[in-house]
Amino acid sequence: MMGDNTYNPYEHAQAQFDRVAEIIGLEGATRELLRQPLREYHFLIPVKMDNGSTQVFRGFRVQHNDARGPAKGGIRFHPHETADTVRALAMWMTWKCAVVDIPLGGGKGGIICDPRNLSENEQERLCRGWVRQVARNVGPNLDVPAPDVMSNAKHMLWMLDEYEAIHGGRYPGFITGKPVGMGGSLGRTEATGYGVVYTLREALKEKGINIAATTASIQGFGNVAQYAARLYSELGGKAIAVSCWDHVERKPYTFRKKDGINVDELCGITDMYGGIDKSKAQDLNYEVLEGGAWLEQEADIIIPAALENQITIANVEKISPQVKIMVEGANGPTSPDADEVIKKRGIFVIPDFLANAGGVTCSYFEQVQSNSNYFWEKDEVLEKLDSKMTAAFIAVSELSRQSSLYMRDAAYVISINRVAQAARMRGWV
Ligand SMILES: NC(=O)C1=CN([C@@H]2O[C@H](COP(=O)(O)OP(=O)(O)OC[C@H]3O[C@@H](n4cnc5c(N)ncnc54)[C@H](OP(=O)(O)O)[C@@H]3O)[C@@H](O)[C@H]2O)C=CC1
Ligand SMILES: O=C(O)CCC(=O)C(=O)O
Repeated sequence: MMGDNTYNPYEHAQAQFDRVAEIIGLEGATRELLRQPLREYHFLIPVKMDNGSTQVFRGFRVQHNDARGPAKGGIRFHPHETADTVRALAMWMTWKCAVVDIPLGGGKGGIICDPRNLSENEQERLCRGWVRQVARNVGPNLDVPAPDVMSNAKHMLWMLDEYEAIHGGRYPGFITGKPVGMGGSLGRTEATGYGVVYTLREALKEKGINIAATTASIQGFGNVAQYAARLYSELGGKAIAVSCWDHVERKPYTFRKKDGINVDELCGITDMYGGIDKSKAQDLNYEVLEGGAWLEQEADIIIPAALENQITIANVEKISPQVKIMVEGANGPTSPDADEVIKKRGIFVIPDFLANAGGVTCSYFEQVQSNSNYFWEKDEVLEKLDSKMTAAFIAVSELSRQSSLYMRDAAYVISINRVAQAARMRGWV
């Protein structure tokens, strides 16, 4: 997707896997099984448009691995979605569910579309069309979708309704990220961004750094970035910059306030997809900077929370010498060659599938609540989320220290071993 034209996220995900498969000496068949998806569905979705015409969209669902439980992962709506993006995201979901030790596998879906250009009715027909194409291949015990980039709770409920119409019954465990009151869990909206900050808080604790003495620069201002910025600020940190994509000018902008952004104020001038109004931001005394300025800020922490392949060999050197920690809120934001540079510079990395696992962890809680038809208070959800994320961070960090492994590799070692073990116990390999 974003970044240079030669970037292939699936090759990125496989290169990361291959590196660690080599380190742990993963045997032949297991390695072959885990480095690619078990199943893929590619299909067309014809949608009646409001003007009476029919538009044909392309949709995907990829189930990378379900040895540890039903496949789990979001559905992304994006004009640049590709089969290889979905394959990579599905693979990262497998490692994500394994690192936080929830009984789920990895899957991901997508539709090549730009919901900004679709009416509400067209979006509903598109969501229902996606479900009609895969209704027999997904389900509470097979593969459980959720929201991702540009998809939301309303989309999930339309999808659930279509699934239930096809199967004739109520199956609230089919999908997560539903609206609260309609089977959704309190805390799911906040979960990914909060999870990012729970892991950051633990990293700072280990390093003896007071969060209130730190500054952070964040890429993106969508679901993940907004809640990461919010909790980080509540804990006393100073977020000095966020960024978003300008869809008219087709380029990113950074919004900076050196004495600290105000999340509520910025949310008030942001559209539902995370796009910030530039002139209103200027009226609120934000500096509006060109391009990828978020990456060049003199901050202690950087949090890429937009899309994959955002930190590449072309811009990695622009990271300020002040940066000590990078927490990857997005999936796959750092290209493998840029990652090598970051590793050499000694920046402490909390890798994507660990840092952003809060979303799927809360989705798992939602499934549990939906299946038992008993819903927890928000404090209870967040407390359980914090404890899962903290435990996963500590396990990865301990392994990293004990075995002198880069944090990303340590997280992979834990996840691959867990999934490989499940495949062996099932007698698959
Ligand atoms: N939502 C979730 O629960 C989870 C999401 N993730 C991952 O986190 C990342 C963000 O997801 P989410 O917050 O849900 O998505 P959203 O669609 O809510 O937000 C994405 C944000 O990124 C911005 N953006 C896109 N491209 C660029 C760019 N080149 N430079 C700067 N900003 C950019 C968008 O701006 P604009 O709106 O103007 O386009 C928007 O602010 C993705 O990688 C996703 O897969 C991971 C785990 C769970
Ligand atoms: O909540 C979920 O099930 C999945 C979220 C997701 O797509 C992700 O973590 O990338």
